[in-house]
Amino acid sequence: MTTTAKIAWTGISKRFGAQVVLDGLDLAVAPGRSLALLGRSGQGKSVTLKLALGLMKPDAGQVLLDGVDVTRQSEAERRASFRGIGMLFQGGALFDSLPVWENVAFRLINADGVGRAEARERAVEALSLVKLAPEVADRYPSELSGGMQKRAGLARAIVGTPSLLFFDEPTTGLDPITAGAINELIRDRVTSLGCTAVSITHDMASARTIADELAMLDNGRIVWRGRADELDHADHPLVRAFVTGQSME
Ligand SMILES: Nc1ncnc2c1ncn2[C@@H]1O[C@H](COP(=O)(O)OP(=O)(O)OP(=O)(O)O)[C@@H](O)[C@H]1O
Repeated sequence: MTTTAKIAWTGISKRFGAQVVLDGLDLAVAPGRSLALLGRSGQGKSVTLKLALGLMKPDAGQVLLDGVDVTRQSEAERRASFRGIGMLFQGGALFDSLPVWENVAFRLINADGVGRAEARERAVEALSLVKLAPEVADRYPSELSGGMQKRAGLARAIVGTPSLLFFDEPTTGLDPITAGAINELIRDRVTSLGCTAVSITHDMASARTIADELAMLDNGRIVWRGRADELDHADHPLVRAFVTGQSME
């Protein structure tokens, strides 16, 4: 018996004008697995996540969430499908006009109908998971350092106990200690809560910690996929370049 993938991109093509970004992308992640999506800058990693979130439409292909094609859903169906997804955007993407706790609790209040008092409590709890003190809850994003904003964005991603998590560069800009804590937290969500995770990262140490599997996106397709323990023996030149940090030339 084959298990339905939690999330699968099948035959996805996406271009912007004359620029072909994704060219028949096939990628599937089984429930409860954590995959790191690697690739050189500008290869379409963020676009791949945006397609899965319905923020962009593919030119061809399907994005299957629990086996259901989300690219052809109505707005209302799409909103229901995406209830269980948590996302950390590059740079945090917080609303400047809202205090941190309301940023974290945004979906609880606006989509899930949770009362403000309970939403605040859950936001503070999520903040503590990402090592932000309760006092931070009432500050505004502009009063936080870049690393703190990132952690607040992460708290927002995990607050609704999602079953699928997307992380776009979760540790970029963080000091190694905080990055380590964030990696452990992501790992913990997958291991103890059974979440499925797809993370974009350039940080190979992070990829090894958070991911069961890694996939390399290049020229619009997955050119290598393997387990973290297979990385050091991979013979794909691009994977080798990522592992050694040396250029391919
Ligand atoms: N809305 C858009 N309109 C036009 N071009 C876009 C749009 N979104 C992305 N692109 C282009 O698609 C390509 C892939 O972008 P994407 O952000 O997915 O790359 P990436 O692999 O995530 O890169 P990085 O690692 O630098 O974040 C880039 O050339 C980018 O300019």
